[in-house]
Amino acid sequence: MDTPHPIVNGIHSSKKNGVHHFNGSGVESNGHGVEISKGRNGSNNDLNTYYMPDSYNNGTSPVTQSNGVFDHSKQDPETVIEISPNGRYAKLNTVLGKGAYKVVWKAIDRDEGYEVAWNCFQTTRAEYNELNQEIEILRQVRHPNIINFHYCWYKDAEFIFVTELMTSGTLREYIRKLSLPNPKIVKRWSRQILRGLIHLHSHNPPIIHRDIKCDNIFINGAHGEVKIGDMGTAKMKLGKKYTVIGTPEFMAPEMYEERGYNEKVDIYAFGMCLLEMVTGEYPYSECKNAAQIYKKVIQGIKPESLAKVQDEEILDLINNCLSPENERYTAEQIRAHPFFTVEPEVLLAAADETKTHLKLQVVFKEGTDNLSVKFDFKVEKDTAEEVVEEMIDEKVLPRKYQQFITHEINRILRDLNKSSKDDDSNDEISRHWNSQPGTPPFPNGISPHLPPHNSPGSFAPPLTLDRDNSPNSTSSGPATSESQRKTQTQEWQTEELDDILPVKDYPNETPIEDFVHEAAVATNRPEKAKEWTTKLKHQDIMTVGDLRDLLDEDWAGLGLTVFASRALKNALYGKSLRSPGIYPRSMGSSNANISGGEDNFV
Ligand SMILES: Nc1ncnc2c1ncn2[C@@H]1O[C@H](COP(=O)(O)OP(=O)(O)OP(=O)(O)O)[C@@H](O)[C@H]1O
Repeated sequence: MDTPHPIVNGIHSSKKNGVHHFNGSGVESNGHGVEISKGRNGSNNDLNTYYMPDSYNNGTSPVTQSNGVFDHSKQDPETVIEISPNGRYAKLNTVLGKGAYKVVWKAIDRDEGYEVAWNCFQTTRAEYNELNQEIEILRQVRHPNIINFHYCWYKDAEFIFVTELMTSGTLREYIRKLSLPNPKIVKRWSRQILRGLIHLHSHNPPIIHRDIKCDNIFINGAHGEVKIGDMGTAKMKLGKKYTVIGTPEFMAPEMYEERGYNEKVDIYAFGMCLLEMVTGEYPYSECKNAAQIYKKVIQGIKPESLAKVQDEEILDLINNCLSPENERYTAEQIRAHPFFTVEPEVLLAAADETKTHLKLQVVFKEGTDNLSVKFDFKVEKDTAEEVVEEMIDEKVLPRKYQQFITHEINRILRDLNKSSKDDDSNDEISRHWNSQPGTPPFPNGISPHLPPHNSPGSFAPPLTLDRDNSPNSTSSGPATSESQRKTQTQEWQTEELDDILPVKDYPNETPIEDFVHEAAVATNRPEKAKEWTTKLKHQDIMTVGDLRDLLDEDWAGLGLTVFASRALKNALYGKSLRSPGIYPRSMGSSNANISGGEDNFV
């Protein structure tokens, strides 16, 4: 991995002591002042080499000093070595990390009792004073995806500020650890980064971070929280002329030019982060120095690692982020990109004793008002592919989730099968499962009663099955004969009445078109009313009474889809036939009669 190239144009006071200076023509030159290499480059992580100002040892500190150098290795890492001017924060003898510009120590918030980060940034008082306005803004930024800024002061050539502490390092370190994060993790991280950016950019005027990169995005591992850090470089968009500052690999072309730029530079940098997340490579690692990167960026030559991105959606997204400023999406538009859609959760809501008659539930978490669709699944007869296809045809499920939901159902089936096989005492269940057409062999799985976890496999293509039961064959799914299909439909019709919800009590003489219309509306399918009515009338069913006269087996011959039959039965029989147990929160509709929440199901 090539070394990242920090670039600083001396205009930005707070980073004057940086390693590299950039003169605007792509030529790199050494800066003056202290050089503390980034720990990530395998350099200065030796605690003994950091020289602390004498003033740190102000008599209250237990640190011993020898020739002006603190020998931290001899100190307990939990020793308090300095107290903040307000007395609230206690700096401990533990360096969390060193960057090109600052050293970050662990500290304790003595009021609240939690750990915080104590950041030391070498700068002059004049430069610190210039930062006042910016600091005031940072203080006001409060967002769960942005590292909190608590308190700051200036002392002995250092700007010191206390921030929220992040426990698990940077995104960059995580990417290396995971080798290649799976798409689900990339999405989860990216959503959080975008939320932070949306917040910054929504200020008036927008706050521009200007140094978004995976090193400046921090993680709390326990909860997978992701927060944007190093906010010291963010600056209000105040005019047309801005400081050139950032990291060349992540700097939009307009940042190199002296024409001014806006918050879209963060979007460009986010695109580079996304590229790093999905390829595991630092962008422009093919370049040897900042000048080479500069030339490529100015000529519009994108990083070579972009060619490794397979997923079309991600590629589209990254390309947009790297496009000219006026074509680049806003953070909010990116958040709305299909790549960031939150997949629904597919759950096993209930199963009968033999685990062959299941209630499955698809819970949408975004964009559909927490809609939940519950449906029955008969292991002996149904297949995930067919059931999902059917619900998509009926517009109960959106097509974009077809692969995902099918895959998740198959995963639940595999897990159930495994648990059945593990249960030696239950031969009956095993027999059911082993004779189930199209049931794949079972890898080790999770408990069938647990909701699906976020595994890399969640993005695998759906398991398709052929007649020979071999998984992943090229067939698009199990071939179901017409008679099988009818049988299945009939089963649904005769046995799924416990899900039924009433619309109202219909007198027998109610014209069938009126009744069907209400049922279709109640299931959010008003456009289907005519089609369903025509089918019923073809069978001489003109009133609700005629419909009530039908026997279960008659329903199968009406030519209605499973969904239509269920919708009509729900409207017709709901109240009297519903049994206690688990009920759907909705049946794929946002209509109050059907999906109005738990109250409707009691
Ligand atoms: N809030 C924090 N919580 C925990 N560790 C932190 C925190 N902030 C920084 N660190 C650690 O300190 C290191 C140095 O911080 P940082 O990279 O922000 O310094 P910097 O000098 O501003 O670097 P640059 O601007 O070049 O990214 C980080 O790599 C990280 O390991």
